Amino acid sequence: MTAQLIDGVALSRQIRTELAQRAAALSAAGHTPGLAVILVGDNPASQVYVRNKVKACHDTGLHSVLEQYPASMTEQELLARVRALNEDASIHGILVQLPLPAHIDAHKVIETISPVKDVDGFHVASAGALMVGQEGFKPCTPYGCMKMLQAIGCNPRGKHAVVIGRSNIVGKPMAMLLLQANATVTVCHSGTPDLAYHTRQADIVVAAVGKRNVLTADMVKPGAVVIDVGMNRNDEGKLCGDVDFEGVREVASAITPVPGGVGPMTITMLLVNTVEAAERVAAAAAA
Ligand SMILES: Nc1nc2c(c(=O)[nH]1)N[C@@H](CN(C=O)c1ccc(C(=O)N[C@@H](CCC(=O)O)C(=O)O)cc1)CN2
Repeated sequence: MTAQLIDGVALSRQIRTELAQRAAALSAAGHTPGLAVILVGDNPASQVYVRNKVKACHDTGLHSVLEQYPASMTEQELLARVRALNEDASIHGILVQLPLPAHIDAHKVIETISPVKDVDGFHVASAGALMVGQEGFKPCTPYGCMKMLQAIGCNPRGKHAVVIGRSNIVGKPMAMLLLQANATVTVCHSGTPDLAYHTRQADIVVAAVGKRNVLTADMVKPGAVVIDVGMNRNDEGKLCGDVDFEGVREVASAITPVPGGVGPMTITMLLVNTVEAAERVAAAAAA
């Protein structure tokens, strides 16, 4: 069996086309969705990601501002910028690109973003809302993974899902979203003694570790759906995920590629959250 490819670029295109109509309707009503993107420092990968986010906004009819600061920016200066953007009515979503330079406390910065503008879904209020099933913004990467499952008709209800990785921005919220969708969820991590024991029982595997070949063909149940969140470089410097793609695609029923899988969906779900934030403001103004 060769797995179906879950194409994040094609799915993104489809979602962004629908989103452009919602953005146009908001603009016509005087509420053009606005995203502020803050980048501190000169991490080359982060520079690519923020540029892609701004371009995606432009292509979808969202207003965006990119604020770039040197790595020497102080925490106080960054907090002041976030507070100013919290008060800016033209901005519905605020995103601080991670990672931040080591002298800045990322938690403090994220907690300073107003929860109503937290389109990354990283604020504790967003995390708490997700935990108890209340309205809030879902973190973009796990949200994109759920959309990919939906796109191939994979309903997690009654399935066993294994999430590899327990980060606050992917692993934990991914587990929560799968749980909400009525999957039986196992979260594995660096302290899990026998990872393969768990993954071999899984109908859905989400790999979010940041390490190549964490999941190989012998660790996958035939017919499982495999979502690869990893973003690594192989020995030739080529982008690859956490999954041994060539091996696992022969066992799985569906698999996401890297590049072209979860990455583009992360940016798409950021746009979805930003439009959603603007719709909430427009609805409140109309009430
Ligand atoms: N504030 C945030 N910081 C970070 C996030 C985030 O969601 N919010 N996630 C990651 C980086 N990231 C988004 O910011 C991101 C990573 C990768 C991609 C992507 O489209 N990747 C492409 C390949 C790109 C390349 O060629 O290098 C792909 O997979 O096809 C999008 C977004 C950490 N920081």
